[in-house]
Amino acid sequence: MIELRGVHKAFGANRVLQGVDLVIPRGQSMVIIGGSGTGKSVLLKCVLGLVRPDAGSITLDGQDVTRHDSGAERDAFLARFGMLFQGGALFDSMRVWENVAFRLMRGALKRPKAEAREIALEKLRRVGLGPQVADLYPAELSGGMQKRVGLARAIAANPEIIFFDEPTTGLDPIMSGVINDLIREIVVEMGATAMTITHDMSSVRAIADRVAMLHGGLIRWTGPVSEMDATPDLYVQQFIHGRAEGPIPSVR
Ligand SMILES: Nc1ncnc2c1ncn2[C@@H]1O[C@H](COP(=O)(O)OP(=O)(O)OP(=O)(O)O)[C@@H](O)[C@H]1O
Repeated sequence: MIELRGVHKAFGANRVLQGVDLVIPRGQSMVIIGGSGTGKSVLLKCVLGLVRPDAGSITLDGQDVTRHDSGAERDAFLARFGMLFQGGALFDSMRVWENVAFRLMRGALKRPKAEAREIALEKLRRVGLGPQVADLYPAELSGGMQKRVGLARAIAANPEIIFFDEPTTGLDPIMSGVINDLIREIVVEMGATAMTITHDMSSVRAIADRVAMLHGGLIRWTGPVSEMDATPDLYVQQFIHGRAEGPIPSVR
C-alpha cells in the first residue's frame, strides 16, 4: 500500500502540492488526472523518492520512502518499482533486448548476461514482440513498438509497483487502445500496484480501478472509476468532458 499524508511541495513561490492525501491499496490501479502543470509529475517523483516533500509523509507498506540510510537500501527500494516513462525513454545506442534487460545487468538485480537476455525475450513476447525485434535498435521501431519495449522494460524485474507516466502520449487512438489494454492485462496478471498519470480519458477508463483528480495542490476527488461519470464535482466533470467552460480556468 502506498500512503500519502499532507504532502506539500513548493518550488520558490510556486506551491505545487498543498496537502495531498491519497491511499493506493496493494494490487490496485490508481490513475491520477489533472490539468497541465497541476503537479502530477511532481507527485509521482515524490513517491519515487526523487523529489523530497517539504512536509507530510509518503510510506510504502509503512516505510518512509524518503528515508534510506545507505545506497544499498535505496537500491533495494528502487528494485521494487517498474516505470514506463513518457515517450518510452529508450537508450538509442542499446539494442532492444539490452534496453529491456537494463536493470537486470547492473545493481541489486544483476543477473548473468544470458539469463538477462532470456528474461528480456520473454518480456518482449509478453508485450507482443517476437525475438526478431530483440537485436534491433529503438530507432528502427515504430512509436507503438517502442512503447511496448518500454513496457517490457518496466516489467522486466517483476516489480510490485509500476508507474506509468502518460503511457499513450504520441500514439494514435487504436495503438493507444492496444497499449491501454496491455497495461491493464499485465497489471492484473502480475497483481501489481499501479500508479498512472495521464490526460487521456480512454487510458483512465481502461487502466483504472480508482481515479484521483489533482487540482489546486489537493486531491479534489477520488473514487472508483465506475463512480467518476456520476460525480457532481464540477472540476471532474469539466475535465472528463474536456470543456473550456467551468471552474478550471483555461487560457484562451
Ligand atoms: N524541479 C523543478 N523546479 C522548479 N519547478 C518545478 C520543478 N518540477 C516541477 N516544477 C513546477 O511544478 C509545477 C507542476 O509540474 P508538473 O510537471 O508536476 O505538472 P504536471 O501536472 O505533470 O503537468 P503536465 O500534465 O503538463 O505534464 C509546474 O509549475 C512546474 O513548473
